[in-house]
Amino acid sequence: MTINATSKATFSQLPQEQQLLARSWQRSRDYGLSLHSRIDPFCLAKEDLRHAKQQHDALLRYLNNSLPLFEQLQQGRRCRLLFADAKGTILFSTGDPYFGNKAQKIALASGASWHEQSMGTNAIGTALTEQQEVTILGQQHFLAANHGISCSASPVLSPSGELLGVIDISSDMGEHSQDMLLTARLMALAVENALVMDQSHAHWILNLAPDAGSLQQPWSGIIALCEDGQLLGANRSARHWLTELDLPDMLGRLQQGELTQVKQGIALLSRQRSAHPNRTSCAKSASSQPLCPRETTALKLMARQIPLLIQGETGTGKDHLVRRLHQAGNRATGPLIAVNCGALPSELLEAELFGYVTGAFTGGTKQGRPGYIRAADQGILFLDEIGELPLAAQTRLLRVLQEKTVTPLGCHAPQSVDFQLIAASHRDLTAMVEQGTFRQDLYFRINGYTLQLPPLREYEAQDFNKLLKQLLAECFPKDAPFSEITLDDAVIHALRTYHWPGNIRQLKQQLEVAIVLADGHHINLSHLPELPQLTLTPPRTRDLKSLADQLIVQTLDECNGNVSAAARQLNMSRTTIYARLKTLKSESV
Ligand SMILES: Nc1ncnc2c1ncn2[C@@H]1O[C@H](COP(=O)(O)OP(=O)(O)OP(=O)(O)O)[C@@H](O)[C@H]1O
Repeated sequence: MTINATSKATFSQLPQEQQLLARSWQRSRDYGLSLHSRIDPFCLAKEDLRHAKQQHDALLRYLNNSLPLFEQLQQGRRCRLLFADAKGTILFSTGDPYFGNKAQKIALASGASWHEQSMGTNAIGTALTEQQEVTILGQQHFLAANHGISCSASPVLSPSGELLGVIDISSDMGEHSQDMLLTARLMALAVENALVMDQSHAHWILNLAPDAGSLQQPWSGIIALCEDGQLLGANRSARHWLTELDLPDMLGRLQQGELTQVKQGIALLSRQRSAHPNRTSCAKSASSQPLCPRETTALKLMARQIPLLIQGETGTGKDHLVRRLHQAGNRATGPLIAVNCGALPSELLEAELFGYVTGAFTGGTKQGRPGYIRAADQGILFLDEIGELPLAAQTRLLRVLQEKTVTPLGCHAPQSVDFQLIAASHRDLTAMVEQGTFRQDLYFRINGYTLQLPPLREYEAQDFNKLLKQLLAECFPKDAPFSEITLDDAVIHALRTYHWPGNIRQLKQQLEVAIVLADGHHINLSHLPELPQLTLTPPRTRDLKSLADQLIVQTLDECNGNVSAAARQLNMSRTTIYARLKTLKSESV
């Protein structure tokens, strides 16, 4: 032990690990311990131990789930894996049963305390006090009785950032290696990530990463949000970014179904509604719906890697369908990378899609990017609004689909990729082919099979009623029994006869409003304040368009040109707004 070095150098000049040890040894002395104090760990009574374990029920479950990591990385080593709570009490202990002498076996069992107060300097107690990762080797322990072991501990933080305890790997002194701290850290990250995703009221789980390739790695960021955008929890990587993120703006983008870069260096690359069984009724009912014939057909085609093209007006459920196909299909364990081609700025589009290597272009990140296409490897690439792709990008995409390889910008080596392609558009792509704005060969490539989603106004009565029932179940507060809600016949008739320009999205929003106004009971026409206008004979398409355009321009003006804010206010996708602005611009020329 080299703590005496304090006499030769001033305390602040010591390397950080030595400073940490010096502080811990000083605390041990202050607790009245000496080198030859007996190991006499305080042990919790059985009932108290049961209670302490209950308090960490979810954490211990997730730790158990990550045991294969420990087994694979530390296979054959004489060591034990421990979890101790914030008081230093061991709540979980597994590993080599023969490791350690008798006293240590008792001390490393569940219920024993490794707080510095009773055990002096040790990885568990010192990591808890210092709130950082610690490795304590043999004689660095304060008590001589612990000199035969070495330990590494990594703190585990709750989704709100408070210290829950530490994961520790203890071994015989000579057996200890640096990768034990790494294993403890990886397990702590796995448990923390699972705890963030387990937030019971989470409606959105966001993955954040500096690039597509780092998505869903244990060290990428995870954030859990309520339906209204309130932050419920974040893992430690995401916590670094929280100050830089504009959560309300991000939520708006999520609700519009966009997938886009949020900030330079922070990409929001994946989003999903929570799939936790206790979460909002919305998530529960959406995933538990049986497959409809259209979905069964699509899954059959996907099993043969046939590319799908989904056509449908805004709000008809293109994005919703893709998410269901991902969940139910044979690539459910792979990523779903959804790219809104209309929302990517044209100057960045190719770099974002195909990736780039270091120095490929001015403004690119130092380390380059793999791009969305490679991020979709082994999963699904969903190219929404594919009609918005410029011709140059169409040519590159065609090559990717033909050769099943992607060549990042600035690189000559093609890299193979394997993904299921699903493209979608609200535009008439055949007309675009005729006009020469969409490549015919690409159209044939992406259109192995077309799924045409009908507008809501064309739904058969039976299908409309089924959807209505489903949406009501999804919108209804999860703690209120669905059977209580009823609808006037006049309401059903009015809903059925309206022409719904915003399709399912608009219907869903109207129902949400009505449920609130009706206090979750009987909905009549007065709970749908928009209905008197809704039930009017639909205006001619041209008039409707100009009315909508006026509204878009006016709202954009009110939002100082902020398209995301206007889209939220109008409950429209940003793509639709951009598309209308483009048309308006060309009409005014
Ligand atoms: N079959 C369905 N069942 C329940 N909800 C649905 C269904 N289809 C769509 N929705 C809901 O309607 C809203 C709009 O759906 P979605 O975003 O998938 O439409 P879209 O066609 O992709 O729209 P856009 O073209 O504007 O992006 C979402 O809130 C979605 O959850």
